[in-house]
Amino acid sequence: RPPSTWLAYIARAWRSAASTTIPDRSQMDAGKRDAPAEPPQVELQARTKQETENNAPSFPSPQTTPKASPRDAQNAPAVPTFTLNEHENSDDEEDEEEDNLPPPSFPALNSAQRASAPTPSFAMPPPTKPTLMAPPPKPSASTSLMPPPRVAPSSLRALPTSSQSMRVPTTGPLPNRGPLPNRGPPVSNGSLGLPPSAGLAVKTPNARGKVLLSPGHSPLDWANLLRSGKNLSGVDSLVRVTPSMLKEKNGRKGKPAWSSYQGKVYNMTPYLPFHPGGEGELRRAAGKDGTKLFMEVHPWVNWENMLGDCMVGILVSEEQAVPKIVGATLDDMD
Ligand code: HEM
Repeated sequence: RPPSTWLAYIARAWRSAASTTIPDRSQMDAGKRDAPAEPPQVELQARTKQETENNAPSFPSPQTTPKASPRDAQNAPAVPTFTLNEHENSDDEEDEEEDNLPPPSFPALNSAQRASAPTPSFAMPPPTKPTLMAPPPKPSASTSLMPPPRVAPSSLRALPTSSQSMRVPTTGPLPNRGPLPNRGPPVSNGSLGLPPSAGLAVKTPNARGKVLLSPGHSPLDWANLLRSGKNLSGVDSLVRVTPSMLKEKNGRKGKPAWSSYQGKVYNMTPYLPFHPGGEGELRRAAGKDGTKLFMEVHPWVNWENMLGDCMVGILVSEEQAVPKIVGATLDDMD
């Protein structure tokens, strides 16, 4: 119904509801089927009649409110009835029936489109069921849900800290140094027959492979000793050193440790406890030419600056040997 008719419809419904008893749905449905339209009982009339018989005062007042008077139901004109199921008898019932109908075919079954078109795909018989492969076997719960293996805390290795990971590894030879030739365990002073009073401390490589220098033997301490002006060579003046002389000064049995580097002979004895590579390494060159060993390990080290005051003389052949070079200077030797 159009909305404009709703108001009149509602007013009519209220009027009817006030004067009629609204049967419930089951009664209405039963009435629809079994009996034709029958005027409903007027409850208001029945109540008023009862009140009259009981001589009870009517409410509202009979003077102000029109009171329905009992009538003979047979002779009474047909009263239009109103039921809430009114629509179900007409439009709504049809709508409900329409709703229950199957959806219309599209295109319509008798349409030209359906007639001219080839057999639509939806009209094709359903495809045969393809042969389905068997699903892959499910992994058993014991393998798929197995928790990650636990690692014993004892076998866990500590992650390297950032400072460690940035540091150049020191446990092995440096990349440009190559393998150290014939390196054995550090040699102690005792093995050389030197007394502890010789001032040569035993050096043991620490965890990082660095030699622990005894206190007071740092590179700075050595630099201070060089500046002190002390006689570190053990000779009064530079000497011509023959190979036999060099071989004799091998640092054993209280003898000084001399080494030659590129023709110059140095007294290594005072430098032994200051050598960063350890005393034992330095002793390997004692009594001979150490140039090869030196250049294999640290060719960047400037030994002339480090051992300047430890210079004994120059290496000469046996024929050129002179007991002592009197008044010679380094310039003369060069
Ligand atoms: C003139 C004699 C020598 C001097 C003045 C000298 C000086 C030095 C210096 C300054 C270092 C520290 C280098 C650095 O940390 O970069 C060093 C380390 C070392 N030197 Fe010597 N050295 C001499 C002879 C020798 C000889 C003859 C050997 C071996 C036979 C040797 C073996 C070593 C070793 C193994 C190290 C340790 C390298 C390292 O820490 O990785 N040095 N030496």
